[in-house]
Amino acid sequence: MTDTQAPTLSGAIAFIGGGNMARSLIGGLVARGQAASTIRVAEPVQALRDALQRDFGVTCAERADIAADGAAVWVLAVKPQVMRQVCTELSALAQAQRPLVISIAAGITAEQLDRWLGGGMAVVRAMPNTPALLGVGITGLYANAASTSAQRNSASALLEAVGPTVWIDDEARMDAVTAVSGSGPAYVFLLAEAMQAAGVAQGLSPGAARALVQQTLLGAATMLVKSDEPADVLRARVTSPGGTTQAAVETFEAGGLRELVARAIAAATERGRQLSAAND
Ligand SMILES: NC(=O)C1=CN([C@@H]2O[C@H](COP(=O)(O)OP(=O)(O)OC[C@H]3O[C@@H](n4cnc5c(N)ncnc54)[C@H](O)[C@@H]3O)[C@@H](O)[C@H]2O)C=CC1
Ligand SMILES: O=C(O)[C@@H]1CCC=N1
Repeated sequence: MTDTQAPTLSGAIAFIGGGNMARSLIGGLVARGQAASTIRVAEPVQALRDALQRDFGVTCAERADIAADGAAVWVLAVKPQVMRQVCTELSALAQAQRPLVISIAAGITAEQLDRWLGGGMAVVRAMPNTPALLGVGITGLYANAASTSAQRNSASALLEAVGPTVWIDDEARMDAVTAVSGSGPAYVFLLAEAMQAAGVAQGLSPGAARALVQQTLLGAATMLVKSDEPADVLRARVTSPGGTTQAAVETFEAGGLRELVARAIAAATERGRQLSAAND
């Protein structure tokens, strides 16, 4: 895994929306050397503003235009359902100041963001994930044609503070990125829940089941990252012929695990497309 590093951004960064994902990004940025004094957040919920201010020392405002005014980079971190309204309210400021606009919203396209902001904007779509908080996120990036290479580098620098980035050439594939890595941590947490419950059902204490599952997922993920071998080879090394792993893997295969995962990721990809159409 590549080490994350302090971003090399000049000018202020304004987060519009201070919810779960903004918090993960801000926490990751501050932990990796981005000065808190360069980060502003617009968030209507007072309790969230107070927590961001207390935990990271960033400056918070209730209104989007106050946080955005004068910032070189705007990170739009609101739900897709309110993105149009938020952009429309910021469009006069966007036209006057021409910031780099980075949206982390699922589904919403660069064309929609540009149109709602009044046109001619440099827009980068970013799809991070919540492990960003610990510097072990991954982000898919797509830049529209109006973005300069310096702006693309700024977007990379910002997101690389919280993990590696992958540039995506075809914007249509951003919904697949969202389905695989944006939502992906939730699939692993679901697996953890199921493994813990199954361990308890087999007689383990909840504490022992939790410890065993946590370290097993960490160990397996570390092997996936550090080893040159693909996942199927690593799996084969655990699977003694006629042994316990084979009994479990055959049960997964007979139950259609691969097909179920494919259907789940297809559903998430399709939901991204729907979020774009439904909120235009
Ligand atoms: N949670 C995740 O794992 C990921 C989320 N995303 C995207 O990030 C975006 C935010 O998602 P979450 O953080 O999960 O949602 P969230 O609901 O935790 O955060 C959104 C925040 O926006 C605030 N907000 C609403 N209207 C606003 C306005 N007019 N101005 C400023 N702030 C406003 C809300 O009060 C809320 O705190 C979504 O578009 C989502 O698709 C992307 C990658 C991963
Ligand atoms: O569930 C969602 O819509 C957002 C996007 C990726 C992760 N959370």
